[in-house]
Amino acid sequence: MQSGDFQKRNETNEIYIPPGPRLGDNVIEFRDVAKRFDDKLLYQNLSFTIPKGAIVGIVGGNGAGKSTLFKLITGKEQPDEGEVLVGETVDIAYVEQLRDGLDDKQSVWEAVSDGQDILNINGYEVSSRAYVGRFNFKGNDQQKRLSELSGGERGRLQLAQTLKQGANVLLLDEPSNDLDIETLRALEDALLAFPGCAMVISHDRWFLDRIATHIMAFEGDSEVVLFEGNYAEYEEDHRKRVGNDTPKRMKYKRIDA
Ligand SMILES: Nc1ncnc2c1ncn2[C@@H]1O[C@H](COP(=O)(O)OP(=O)(O)OP(=O)(O)O)[C@@H](O)[C@H]1O
Repeated sequence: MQSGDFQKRNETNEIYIPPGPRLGDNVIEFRDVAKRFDDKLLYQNLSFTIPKGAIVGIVGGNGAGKSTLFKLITGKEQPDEGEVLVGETVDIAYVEQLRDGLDDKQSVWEAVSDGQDILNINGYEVSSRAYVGRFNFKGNDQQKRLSELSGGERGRLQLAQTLKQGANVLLLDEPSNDLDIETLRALEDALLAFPGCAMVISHDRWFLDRIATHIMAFEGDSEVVLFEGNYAEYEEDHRKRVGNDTPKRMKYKRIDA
């Protein structure tokens, strides 16, 4: 599908992930990577290849090294051993866990648009108000000061700010944490329609069941598994491998369709 067609089709979605430049065959590859902090070994001999078009759900207990994986991919952290290879055509958007650093006096529209009426997203001109509207900030909501935003609204704002760069590989760190169910559904649909690749850290199995083509599981004892399938299929596979033991610390949050 041409990017222009994609853009037109995707304009009806509530959340809009602008398509990035075309992604080549080499996306992300880890070769025998080891990473440790002090005496804590996060992983060793970690090797995997992320295929083009994959939506990888990343699961595992707190402190297993999931956020560090994203930092290795973006070059914010270096591996102690091995290599992290990122393809030449890869253009990464990294949406970190919610953090401060927002200017609370700005309005939603200002924070996303920098005061510009038209945004240039990967060669397309997009009205900034329409773009912000895709993240469900409609009408007066765009004038809200950031100090007035709820956690879910901050999550949407952060997605809008990061996704406007028009990347082809998205790294999302727990996007579902503060999002309301409607926004989460819209994000799922936007990810399913996104022509690039995404890696999503999440504790939300329902979200992962809907979107993941692969699961990367930090299973403890520095073990990391890349499984082809969604979360339900991964869980079945895990059960076969290690018995009836549910993978640790997953949050079972029911989302009614
Ligand atoms: N710069 C650093 N210096 C020292 N230790 C660190 C550093 N960054 C992370 N760690 C430690 O490495 C471990 C893995 O951290 P990381 O943030 O990658 O985990 P995580 O799987 O994303 O967990 P969470 O879900 O809690 O965010 C943690 O124990 C953390 O304290």
